Amino acid sequence: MLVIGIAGGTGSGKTTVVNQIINELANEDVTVISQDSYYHETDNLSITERAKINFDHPRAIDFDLLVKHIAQLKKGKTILQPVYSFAMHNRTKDTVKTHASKVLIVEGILIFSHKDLRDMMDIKVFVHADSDERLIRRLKRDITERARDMDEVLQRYQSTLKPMHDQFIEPMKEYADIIIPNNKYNTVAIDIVRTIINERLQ
Ligand SMILES: Nc1ncnc2c1ncn2[C@@H]1O[C@H](COP(=O)(O)OP(=O)(O)O)[C@@H](O)[C@H]1O
Ligand SMILES: Nc1ccn([C@@H]2O[C@H](COP(=O)(O)O)[C@@H](O)[C@H]2O)c(=O)n1
Repeated sequence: MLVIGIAGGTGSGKTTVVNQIINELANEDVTVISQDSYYHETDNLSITERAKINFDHPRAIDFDLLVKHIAQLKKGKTILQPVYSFAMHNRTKDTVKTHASKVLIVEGILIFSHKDLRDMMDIKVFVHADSDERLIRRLKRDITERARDMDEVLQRYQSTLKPMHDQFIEPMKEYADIIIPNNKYNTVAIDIVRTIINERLQ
């Protein structure tokens, strides 16, 4: 199994890049895991308390479960990937049966900050977009898709998101094999990553 990590700040375009990469791969050849599915369970907290969590700090992520699931997939086993609700700030009761395949793509803002996880990756890709561009995308996306309003996004951006990005995400570029500039759609970079994957699969 070829394990590809795709990191980058919120709104940099990680999910979009993943979709562009997998578009031309056969469905049965690729498995995708999102770090967002592995936010810790917060059943014991009220919705108001959950909304105060710093979701951009590594401690918000259940890395033990994420590492365990990737290890199981690497052994050819099937896992039950949690399903996360951004509206509830919590995992749902659902899971998605996720099978092993030739290529495993793991995407998320903090995946390069965890050494054991980093060491499981064969190729590390960092998607870069400038912070103003990312904030604009985040505002639009969170209001339309994640049940947020402008005040919530801007407040979170100033209080936790930006400082955590500068501390835990931007420095992780150091570990990247490839950095994709993604202020604009970058078809050339996607073609290069696809070529590398196809070469490794032969
Ligand atoms: N290169 C790009 N140019 C313009 N908009 C983009 C680009 N890449 C992604 N987007 C848009 O920005 C938003 C965030 O992208 P997404 O892929 O969800 O980012 P991430 O997964 O890194 O948070 C989405 O609405 C997406 O359509
Ligand atoms: N309940 C939550 C959990 C996470 N977030 C934000 O999601 C961002 C990471 O996801 P991307 O798809 O944008 O990479 C991260 O910046 C968290 O602030 C949230 O808003 N609510």
